[in-house]
Amino acid sequence: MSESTIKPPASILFIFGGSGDLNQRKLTPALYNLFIDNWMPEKFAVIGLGRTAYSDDKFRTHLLEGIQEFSRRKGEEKAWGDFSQHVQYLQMDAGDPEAYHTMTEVVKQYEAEWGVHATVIFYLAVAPQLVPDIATKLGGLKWCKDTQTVRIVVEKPFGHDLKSARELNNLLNNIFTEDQIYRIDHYLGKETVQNILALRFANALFEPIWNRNYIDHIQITAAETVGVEDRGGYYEQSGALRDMVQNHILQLLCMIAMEAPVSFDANEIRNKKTDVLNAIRPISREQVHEYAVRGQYNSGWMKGNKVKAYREEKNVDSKSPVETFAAAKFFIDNWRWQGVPIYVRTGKFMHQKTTIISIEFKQAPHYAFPQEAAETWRPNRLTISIQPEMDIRLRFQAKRPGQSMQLNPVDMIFSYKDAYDGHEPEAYETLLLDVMEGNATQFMRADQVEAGWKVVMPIIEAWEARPPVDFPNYAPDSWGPEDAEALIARDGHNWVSLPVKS
Ligand SMILES: NC(=O)C1=CN([C@@H]2O[C@H](COP(=O)(O)OP(=O)(O)OC[C@H]3O[C@@H](n4cnc5c(N)ncnc54)[C@H](OP(=O)(O)O)[C@@H]3O)[C@@H](O)[C@H]2O)C=CC1
Ligand SMILES: O=C1O[C@H](COP(=O)(O)O)[C@@H](O)[C@H](O)[C@H]1O
Repeated sequence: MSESTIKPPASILFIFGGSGDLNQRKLTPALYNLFIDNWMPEKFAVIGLGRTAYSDDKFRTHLLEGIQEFSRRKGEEKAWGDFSQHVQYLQMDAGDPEAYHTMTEVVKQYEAEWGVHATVIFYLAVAPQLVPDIATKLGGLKWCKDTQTVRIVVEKPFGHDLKSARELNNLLNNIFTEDQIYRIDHYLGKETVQNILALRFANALFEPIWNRNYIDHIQITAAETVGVEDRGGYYEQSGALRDMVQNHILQLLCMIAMEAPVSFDANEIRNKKTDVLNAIRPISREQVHEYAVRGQYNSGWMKGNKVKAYREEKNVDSKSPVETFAAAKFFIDNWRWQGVPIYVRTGKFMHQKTTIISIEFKQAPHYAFPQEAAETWRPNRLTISIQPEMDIRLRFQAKRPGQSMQLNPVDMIFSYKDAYDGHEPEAYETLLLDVMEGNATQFMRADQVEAGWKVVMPIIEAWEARPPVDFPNYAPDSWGPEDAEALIARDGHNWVSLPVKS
């Protein structure tokens, strides 16, 4: 086991949806890896909740199967044996008010055994429609008012639109204080995403040029090579804009565009991010076709495998208007970013799995080199690869070795793989540790969520008012519909994907 320094206080984690996919795939593997890395509290208990009839042993076996399949470290006998001693299962229907009193008893028992007052975390890994009822019932427990030690974690999707997000925020804020509520956006837990703050604000180099005077445009791509898999039922209510843009992509945009924080206080960081969202220029419904493009995948071939069209997927309507691809152009109306276009795109069944942010700089003001030297001239570009490659590369012009002045673009690369040992924690590890430590910096505040919805609502409303006539409009293993190329080509640019072609 590697050594951590300061561990979180004694914690009891109740996982609603303990028998579900998210817990098996992400949450338990994250807690297990934190345990191996010695980050878990000295005293902790994980209690999975669900209606399924599991004994503690059967539940642990179910979780171990998840570890073997999904965890970055597999279940070694000793480590898993030690960890699983802390895990138990409580069969309960979340709709049954009596069941909540059992949780009170469980907390009392652990606190008596440990001799300390524990932090209690309720992780709501359940379908969104269960969240209001569970939160309300938790609110009925007197001890949940302890704002210092009781926390609630809410998974995405956070609302279906601005109105429902507001309603959910109001409901939660009537029961818990904002400090007790942890709204998860797992992108914020990714190492490479957190490193954006380090890159920008721990270095003096970038800040002077990080503005409209030097930056020509910005691109954010979050492309996936999977389709909707077995999540058709969820995705039919969502689509790419709600699933990826409203949350993950806008959060990446905030990290790139925010002003320098004065401190790493959670509210300071979140204030700065919310300022960005509030400054994004509203797109009028009439203009949506100029600023946004939607797509839906057809049947075809994906890396040699035959795949179905979205409309043929399980639980998907055969005439579904839901987009599996979305691209948009945004502007931020403030002094730093006025006039700098920000292009974003995301899609399922794309040619390449890649999440990258590319910042393209303006041309040098005067070009003194001979004409023939300029043939392969490219603007400076900083590319931040979030995943699966994890690197940051800066493109600049270099003189090609030889007797003539020939320039060509080269990349200066910082690679996580080369610089570190390649054992980065998963996003959920970082975020669960933050919750236990009471650090909400990388979680979404109510106003951030609502500001994100405000940005995408005009696009959603325009698209819902005018069902697509050309769906399906892109082939699997492509980069989405042609209109997405046109969106950026109209401004004289191309989408960037990795490996970056210099
Ligand atoms: N799976 C993933 O990778 C991701 C999931 N999410 C979000 O996490 C949430 C959960 O998703 P996921 O795990 O995939 O969903 P699942 O359908 O796999 O799990 C749902 C869970 O809810 C429990 N549940 C349902 N009704 C009740 C009830 N009345 N009382 C008690 N428990 C109940 C089920 O337990 P039982 O049937 O035993 O009662 C089950 O454990 C969703 O909001 C999803 O959007 C977010 C990101 C990724
Ligand atoms: O939240 C979601 O994210 C995943 C993509 O996450 P990543 O960490 O693999 O980039 C996406 O597949 C899913 O549709 C969405 O709900």
